[in-house]
Order: sequence, then structure tokens, then C-alpha cells
Amino acid sequence: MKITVLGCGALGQLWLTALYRQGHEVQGWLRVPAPWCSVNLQETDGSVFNELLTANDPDFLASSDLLLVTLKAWQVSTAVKNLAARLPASSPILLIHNGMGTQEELRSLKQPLLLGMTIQAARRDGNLIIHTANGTTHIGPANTLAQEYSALADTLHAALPEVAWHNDINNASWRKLAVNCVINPLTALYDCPNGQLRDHPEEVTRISTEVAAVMQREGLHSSPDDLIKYVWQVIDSTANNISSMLQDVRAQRQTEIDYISGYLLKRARAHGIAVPENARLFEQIKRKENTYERISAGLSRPWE
Ligand SMILES: NC(=O)C1=CN([C@@H]2O[C@H](COP(=O)(O)OP(=O)(O)OC[C@H]3O[C@@H](n4cnc5c(N)ncnc54)[C@H](OP(=O)(O)O)[C@@H]3O)[C@@H](O)[C@H]2O)C=CC1
Ligand SMILES: CC(C)(CO)C(=O)C(=O)O
Repeated sequence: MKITVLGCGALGQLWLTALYRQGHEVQGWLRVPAPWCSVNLQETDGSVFNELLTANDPDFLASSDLLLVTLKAWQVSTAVKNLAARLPASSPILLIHNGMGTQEELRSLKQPLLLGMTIQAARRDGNLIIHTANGTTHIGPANTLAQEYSALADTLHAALPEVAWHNDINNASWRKLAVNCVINPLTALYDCPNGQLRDHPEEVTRISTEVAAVMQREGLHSSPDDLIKYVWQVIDSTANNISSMLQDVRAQRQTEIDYISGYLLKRARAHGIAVPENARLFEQIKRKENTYERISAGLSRPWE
């Protein structure tokens, strides 16, 4: 297949490497105009893949069979809308990111749209991307045009297993959203690895219970007990992780809170449900982001 990967950060380089090794023709699409993208990935077994791959070639894009999008949630819709007119209308677009809400922002796309969520893990260390853990990637259709694309899961699975196809991806999206609503803001506020949330069981329960109530109104059959159990499983299996939100806060980057707790608040409001714990976390993370945005803009603190 001919594949353009939009966003060549940690996850983008992981997929570029895996797809290239599998014999696919790949290019990266960067935010900056450059003809090459440098892929420098250390695999879980310690081996290093280092290649200069084609980047930003409009002819390659115009003949791509797939646009794989590995951007932060808040970067997705503007970047995808900029490229969509140059991609064949029949070529699917697969978004892999944390959080929800981009599907609604991309409703007007002509292409088949698919969503994916992953528990693969990769992080940047200087110029090197380190693949720290393998895990399943769940993909499925986000519009009716994409319903026939289950074979894509087989192609991606051959390159970077496991990849699972879901005819209805909504349930997997919401379960991942629940995990991110709990782990991401709490670890960012307590400045701790995921496993240390074992010291805050009441908060984990309260946040998960609110998410379960919204999920039930969304038509998903997830009991609060099941969801809490699932959240604890992820906390245990990723105990040593520094969550992506804590990494963003430490590096003073914009977080994905608008697409995680922010999306939950939007859906809760639509159903008339109060979610005070999640609202509090949302406000606290926004306040944190504001502090460092004000510092980088050279503004004084509001009380000065
Ligand atoms: N890394 C991981 O282990 C996991 C990540 N995820 C999720 O996957 C998504 C991607 O994460 P990750 O790869 O870590 O993020 P990164 O920030 O490492 O990668 C995003 C990349 O996209 C680039 N970019 C930003 N805007 C544009 C644009 N308009 N056009 C082209 N490129 C652009 C960024 O460049 P620049 O920095 O120069 O702006 C950066 O290189 C997130 O939603 C994350 O939460 C989910 C599970 C695991
Ligand atoms: C599952 C979890 C919480 C793993 O750290 C994650 O998705 C993240 O850090 O964004």
C-alpha cells in the first residue's frame, strides 16, 4: 500500500517504521515544509531503525491509499482538512489519538473516516523515539463509507500487532476515554506515575462513576463496577508510565484535556447530567495550562 503518515512524532515514527519494514511505500507529512523526515526509532528489543523517508510530497499524497493521522487531538481537524482535498476521495483516513470529538469536527469529509485508539507506547528522548511497550490498537468506522474497511485491520496488524477491528468502535472509544478521564488529569495534578493513583482510590471511583453515568446515557452498557475494574486494570498494567498529560504539563505543552474531560463535559451537558469531579479536574488542568501560557507570553500572574 501507499501510505502517508500525518504527524511524525512518537506514534507517527512507530507506524512509519513498522509499515516501511512490512514493504509498504510510506511518506511522512510534517508541519514544516521539508522533503525528508528523519525516522529514528529504538525498538522494544533495543535495535534501532534509522532512515530518511520522503516527506510532504503532494504527488505521493494524491496517490496514497491511506492517510494515517498520528497527531495530538487538538491538531487533527485543521491539519486533516488542509490535506483532504489533495487525497483521493476513495482513500480512507484513520485517526489514532487520545480523546474524542474530532469525528464531529470532520463530519464534512468526503473520504471514509476511521477511528483508532492504541495502547502501544512510544516516547521521545532527544532525537530518538523509544518504543516502550507493545499493545493492541483498536480501529473501526467513524462514518458509513468506512464500514467496509475491516481488511485494513489485517494490513496494519501484519505491520504492528495487535490491531483489532470493531464494527462499532464507540464502545472502545468510550472505554479509552474513561481511562484517560481518570488517569491523565489525576497524574498531571499529583505529578506522579500512573501506579501511584493507588493512593487515591476514592477519586478514581468518583470520576469513573460519573463517566459510567454518561456512557449509559450514550446507549453503552457499561456498569460503574465494570468500568472501575477496567480503569484499575489499566492503572496496574501501566503503573510505571508517565501519562501523556503529565509529560505535556512537565514540558509546558498544550494538553489534550479539551478532547478528554472536555468532551465528557460536553456529552454530560447534552444529557443534563452533573459531573462535578470531572468538571473540577478540567478546570484545574486548564488553570495549569493558563499559567504556563501566560509565562511564555511574558504576562504577569493575574493577581500581580
Ligand atoms: N506516544 C504514545 O505512546 C501514545 C500516544 N497516544 C496518542 O496519540 C496521539 C499522538 O501522540 P504522540 O505521537 O505521542 O504525539 P507527538 O507530539 O509525539 O506527535 C505529534 C507530531 O505531530 C506534529 N504536528 C503537529 N501539528 C502538525 C501538523 N499540522 N502537520 C503535521 N505534523 C504536525 C508534531 O510536530 P511538532 O512537535 O513540531 O509540533 C509532532 O511531531 C496523541 O493523541 C496521544 O495522546 C496514544 C497512546 C500512546
Ligand atoms: C493509557 C494511558 C493513561 C497510559 O499512560 C494513556 O493513554 C496516556 O498516557 O495518555
